[in-house]
Amino acid sequence: MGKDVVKVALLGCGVVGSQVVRLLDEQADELAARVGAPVELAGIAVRRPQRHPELPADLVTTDPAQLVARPDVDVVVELMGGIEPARDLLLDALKNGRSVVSANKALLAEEGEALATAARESGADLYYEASVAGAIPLLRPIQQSLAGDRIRRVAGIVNGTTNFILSAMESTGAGYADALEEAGRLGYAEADPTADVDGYDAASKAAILASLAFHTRVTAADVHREGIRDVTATDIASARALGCSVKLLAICEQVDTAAGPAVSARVYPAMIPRSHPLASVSGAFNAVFVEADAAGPLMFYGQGAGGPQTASAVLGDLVAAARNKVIGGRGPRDTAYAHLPIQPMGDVRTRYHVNVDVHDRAGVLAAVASVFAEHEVSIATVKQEGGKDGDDRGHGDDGPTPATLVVVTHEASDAALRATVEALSGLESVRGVASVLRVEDLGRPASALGGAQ
Ligand SMILES: NC(=O)c1ccc[n+]([C@@H]2O[C@H](COP(=O)([O-])OP(=O)(O)OC[C@H]3O[C@@H](n4cnc5c(N)ncnc54)[C@H](O)[C@@H]3O)[C@@H](O)[C@H]2O)c1
Ligand SMILES: N[C@@H](CCO)C(=O)O
Ligand code: NA
Repeated sequence: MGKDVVKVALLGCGVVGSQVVRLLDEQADELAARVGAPVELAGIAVRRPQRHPELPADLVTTDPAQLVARPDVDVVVELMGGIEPARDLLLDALKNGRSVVSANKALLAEEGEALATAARESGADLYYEASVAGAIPLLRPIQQSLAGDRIRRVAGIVNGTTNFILSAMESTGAGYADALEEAGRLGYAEADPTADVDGYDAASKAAILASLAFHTRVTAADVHREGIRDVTATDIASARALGCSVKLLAICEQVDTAAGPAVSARVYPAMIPRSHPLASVSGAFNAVFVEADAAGPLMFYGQGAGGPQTASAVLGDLVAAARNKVIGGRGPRDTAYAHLPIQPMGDVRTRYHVNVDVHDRAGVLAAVASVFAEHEVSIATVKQEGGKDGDDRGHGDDGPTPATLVVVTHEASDAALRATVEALSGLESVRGVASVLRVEDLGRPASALGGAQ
C-alpha cells in the first residue's frame, strides 16, 4: 500500500513479452502518471539469455521461481504460456500477495479456480484480459460493465490463427499448410499450433468467457471442441454456393433445459451467412457478440492476436494492478456462484450441411431421405451434384455413376444428426458421408434458446 515505485517481474519474453518490455520503456513517463508511481521491471525470466542481447543484462535471469520470490516484486506478468511451471509460479506469487497479470488462456481455463482462490485468500489481483481475443477489451466489459445485467450468449471468432487460415483459403485459395506457416511467422500461432488448428485455444477462451458471463466454473474439458483440420476447399466452395462463409466459432449460451438452467459451450467450424457481420471478420481479427437481457446485442471487434496488440491488453491490466498497489483497493473478485451444469452436446440443436457420396441409381434419394426422416432430422433442401447427367470423371458405363447429394437440414439435435450419419454410412447405395458442417444461425434471440426437444 502506498508504493512509490511498482516493481514488475516478467516471466517469458517472446512475441508478447518483448512488446511489453518495449511499451514499458517507451511509455514510462505516461504510465507513471497514470499509475501514480513509476512502473519498473525487477527482472525478466527467459530460457536462453543469449537470444535476448537487446535486454538489459542485469534484469535477465533463467530462474523464474527465484524472481517471483523476490520481496521487492509487486506484480508478476506471466507471458511464458503452458501449464507448468506457470501454474506453480503464479500460485506462489498470489499466495505471497503478488498481483498477477497473465495472457495464458490454457492455464486460466484449466486452473482458473485454484488461481482465483489463491488471489481471493491473499487479497492479490488476478487479471487476464489478454488471454481472450488479444487486444479487444472483452473480459473487463463482461466482468464489470455488464455486472448488473444478465448475459445469455457470448459467441464469435476468438482464434486469430484459424481465422487467418480460413480467410486465406476463402479469399485467395491459399493452401491450408501455407496459410498456417504464415500465421506462425506473423506471431499469431501458439508455440504448438495444433492448439490453434484443433480448437484447443478457442475452447480455453470459450471456457473463460462462459465462466465470466454465467458466473459459473467452466473448464476447457467442458467445452465441446472441433478444429479446422478437416475443412476442405470443397467445404469452402459449398459454403460459397449457399451464400455462406466457414468460420471457427466459439459459442457459449445459458440455456433452459427441462432440468433447469445449464451452460452450453462449444467450438467448431460452421457455415454462417455472408450477410452476418461475423462473415466479414478476416485475417487475425476476432469478433465477439455478447447478448444480455437489458443491453441487447453488443459486438466487440479488433485484433485478436499479435505481439503489440496483445501487449496493449497486458499493459492495461498491469496499470490496473499497479494502481491498486499504489492507491489501495482490489480488482473484481471471482463470482462463480451459479454452479450451472453443462448441457450435453447431443442436445445442442443446429442446422447441418451434409455431403453424401452415393451411387446414382433409382431410389437412392428416397433411401437417403428416409434415413434422415427415421432420425427426425428434417431436410430443408437437397441437391444432386455429378451423376449420369453431370458427371465428367471419365469412368466406364458398367456400374452406377458416382454422385453427391448435398443436404441442408432444418434444426436438429447433434445426437440425431450423428445417428443419421452413422445409418447413412451403412446404406448399400451410399459410398460415404464426405463432410458434415454445421450451419449456424446466430440471429436467433438468445431468450428463445432451449434444451433438447
Ligand atoms: N502471440 C499472441 O498473439 C498471443 C495472444 C494472446 C495470448 N497469447 C498468450 O501469451 C503467452 C505468450 O505467448 P507468445 O506468443 O509471446 O509466446 P512465445 O513462445 O513467443 O513466448 C514465450 C516465451 O516464454 C519463454 N519461456 C517459456 N517457458 C519458460 C520458462 N520456464 N522460463 C523462462 N522463459 C520461458 C519462451 O522461451 C519464449 O521466449 C501464451 O500464453 C499465449 O497463449 C499470445
Ligand atoms: N494463437 C492465438 C493467439 C491469441 O490468443 C490466436 O491465434 O488467436
Ligand atoms: Na482481450
